[in-house]
Amino acid sequence: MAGYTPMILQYLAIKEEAKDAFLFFRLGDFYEMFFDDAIAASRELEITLTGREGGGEKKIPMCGVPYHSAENYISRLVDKGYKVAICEQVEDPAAAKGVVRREIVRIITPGTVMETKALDGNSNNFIAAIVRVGGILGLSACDLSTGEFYVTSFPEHLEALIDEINVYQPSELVGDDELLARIQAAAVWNRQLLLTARQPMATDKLLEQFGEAEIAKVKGARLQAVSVLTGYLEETQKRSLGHVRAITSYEPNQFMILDHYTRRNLELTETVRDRSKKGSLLWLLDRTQTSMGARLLRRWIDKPLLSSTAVEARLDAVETLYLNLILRDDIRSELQPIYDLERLVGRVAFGSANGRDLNALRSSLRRIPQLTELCEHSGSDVLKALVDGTDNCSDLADLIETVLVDEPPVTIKEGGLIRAGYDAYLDQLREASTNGKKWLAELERQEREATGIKNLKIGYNRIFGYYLEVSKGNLSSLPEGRYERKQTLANAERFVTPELKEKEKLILEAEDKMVDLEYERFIELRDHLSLHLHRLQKAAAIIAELDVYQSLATVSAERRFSRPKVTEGYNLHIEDGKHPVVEAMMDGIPFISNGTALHKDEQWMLLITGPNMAGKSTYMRQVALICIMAQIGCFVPAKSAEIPLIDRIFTRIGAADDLIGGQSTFMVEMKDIQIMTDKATANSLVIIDELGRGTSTGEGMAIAQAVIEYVHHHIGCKALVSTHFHELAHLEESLPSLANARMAVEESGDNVTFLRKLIAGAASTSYGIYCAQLAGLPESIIGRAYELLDETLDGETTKPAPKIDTFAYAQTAPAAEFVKEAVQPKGIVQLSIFDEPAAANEAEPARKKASPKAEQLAEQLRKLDLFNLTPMQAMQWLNDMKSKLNN
Ligand SMILES: Nc1ncnc2c1ncn2[C@@H]1O[C@H](COP(=O)(O)OP(=O)(O)OP(=O)(O)O)[C@@H](O)[C@H]1O
Repeated sequence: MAGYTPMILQYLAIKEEAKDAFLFFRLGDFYEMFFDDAIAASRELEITLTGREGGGEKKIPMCGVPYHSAENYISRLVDKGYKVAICEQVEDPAAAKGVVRREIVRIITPGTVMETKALDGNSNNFIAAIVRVGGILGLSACDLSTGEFYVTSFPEHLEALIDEINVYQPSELVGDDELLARIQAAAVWNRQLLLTARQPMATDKLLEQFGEAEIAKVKGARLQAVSVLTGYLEETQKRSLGHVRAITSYEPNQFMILDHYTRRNLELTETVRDRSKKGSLLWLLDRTQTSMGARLLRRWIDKPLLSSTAVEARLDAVETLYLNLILRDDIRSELQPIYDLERLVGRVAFGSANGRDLNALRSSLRRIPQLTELCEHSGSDVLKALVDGTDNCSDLADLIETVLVDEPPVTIKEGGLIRAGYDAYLDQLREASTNGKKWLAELERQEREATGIKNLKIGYNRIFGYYLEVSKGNLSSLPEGRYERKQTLANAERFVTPELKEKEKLILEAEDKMVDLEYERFIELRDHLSLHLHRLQKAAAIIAELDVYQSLATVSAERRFSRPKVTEGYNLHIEDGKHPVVEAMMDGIPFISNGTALHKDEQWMLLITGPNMAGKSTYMRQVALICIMAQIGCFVPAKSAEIPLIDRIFTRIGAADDLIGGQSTFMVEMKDIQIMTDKATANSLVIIDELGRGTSTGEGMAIAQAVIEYVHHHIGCKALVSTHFHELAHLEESLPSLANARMAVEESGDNVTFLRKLIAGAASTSYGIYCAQLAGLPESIIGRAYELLDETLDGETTKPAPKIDTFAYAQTAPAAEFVKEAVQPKGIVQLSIFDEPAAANEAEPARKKASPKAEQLAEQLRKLDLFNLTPMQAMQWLNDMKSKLNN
């Protein structure tokens, strides 16, 4: 350290306070970074690395960004998962003795971003904290931009913790370091998650933030979780957080539990394939008009309710709006111009709201009376109760209107904000400044007249203030005496007079005072608003809820969904159900509806067999989605639906990206099944697609049977299981509550048509080779595969390869409807027919009982994932099979 300049020593001392952050060190108009920070930042931000003499032996690495464009650089670093500490000069450099005093004023981290540009309006940005107290885990989560603060706790269980963290999808996690390490090892996060170990903060500070009443509501692990998070917020934000005053404490079992895989598999808020919103349930249901509504809808989808009264209340509100198009449209158009009140409130609290923000707040508040009236006369008790006693904050809107001009500038430090008539002194100053300018114009006229110099003019510059300018050629016309020369230019001279100096003093003082006074008045207004944050937050919450109701009603009405009957019972009954998202994505191609009946006294487990591509996964997902939709209070895609409250949905579908944790697909499947056996109750819904694949046929089938029996005997929950092991169909005989079902297929001549209808009974083939053919595998492979399959089956059945035409037309029953269907892999287009299940041709290729060896090979063929094989791998596989057969 020896030899460094005082400023570098100051830098090093401050850097000690923010070791894990980039330190943006304010030097004049720049934020500079030094040493390792500079090297890393120049790489991350692609800015030039330079060096600076700092008193040491070598030059110190340095790079910097202009302060006026710093926001952009900061948000790029934060986006990449870094923290940025902002260090400002905290005294006037002119008044400073020695090095100007500097302090970190805020640390911006991924979970504490407040800048509007860096935030997605339609989703929350949560930071969460986790702690362990005894055997209890506490979890708290805060969205600093909106002020929401949640906390919960549950017995120690890593999976439960991961599930709960996942509800918030935080961008940052703080807390117990050992717990954080376990979370990191679990590596199941969809997005970057910054981890920081921190301990709880002092209780007195916690009381200062929330007040005694709020803190009294939370105890034990919850209190600790609140404390860790608040401590971290204080450490990074270094200011009072007036909008974070209320803690929402809840029990995890107040909501349906959805684990990480289930959320992903069901594509609730993003698709598995490319993690886009389009194609998810949220995408379908989101017709919200405000950002608050959009975020609330996402939270509802993330947390379906477990109380039939609460669900019914939501459904009542949705029904009213569903049935009343005019009311719905009126509400939609009142909501449409409302700004993001929650985040505006956050900016007011944070002291970062400018004049435009306050006007946005005002114009949004002005909508409340009309919205309230619409709800009051809606005929819905729920909507009436929602707005009952609503505080429309008109005093605050009025005040903003009185104080601020209609179009204030972005900056709050250069005047132009305050409306005329609000402050008498400000008006006087304004007049002085305007009059002064008038006086100058008059003086210019008089001087021109007196001197006869026509181009004499009055100008202004920062160094000399106001002056009279006379061109060189006219200097001789200027009388001696009154004019004091101030500046000589190439072809003109500038002068001042005593009167001009006197007036200048008045004008400049007035302008300075005006700017200061405007700033003062603006801050007063903002401070006044920050005393009423809770009122504004309440109004925002009402608007958000109303927006979600209208969104659900709009989609439900447009897509002709129907109101589900949500019960506390066991039976699930769906008549003509559809997968809402697949249907919406099919762009006009009819979606074939299927019913579901899972009854306590009859069957509550379905074992679904049927060919690849027949629609098994779609069907099973649709049942889960209908339950979720019902429990968030939305109408459902079915003719009618009776939905019992489901406490938890387990899904085991697909394996595309399960490998991130470095585990095999089969291992992941088994772990999921283990959790299911551990956690499922009779009120859960279990969905397993292709149970038991991924290991040898014999073992896979044995495990599948054992799992099915376990669910049947020990859990007793509703379950939909699909399998390629047709041999398991016999379970129907030994398990009274299990029924076989299959996706109907029509074979006609050389063509196979997927009818997409679920019918009773078990399928006997998977049509794997047929699908391979649809995918465009070479004819030689397809022909050979059929040959082998037939040989495997002892050659007793011959199944000629169905011919695939680019356009294949299935035979139609008289009343059948033609439907065009795109077969994805190669874009081959096929026409299918759909009709009543009873009319479906259920005849399937008769196969004789095969020898065990043949059976084994046939199974391996069925399991073969043709879509992921190259032609060479397929040849190799066929070759291996052939040699096995010949041995
Ligand atoms: N009820 C339906 N009506 C119309 N089209 C449907 C229906 N169900 C599924 N489909 C279409 O069929 C495609 C395949 O469906 P799905 O993935 O559910 O089949 P699968 O039987 O699970 O196949 P695999 O066993 O190969 O996974 C879907 O992407 C969808 O386009």
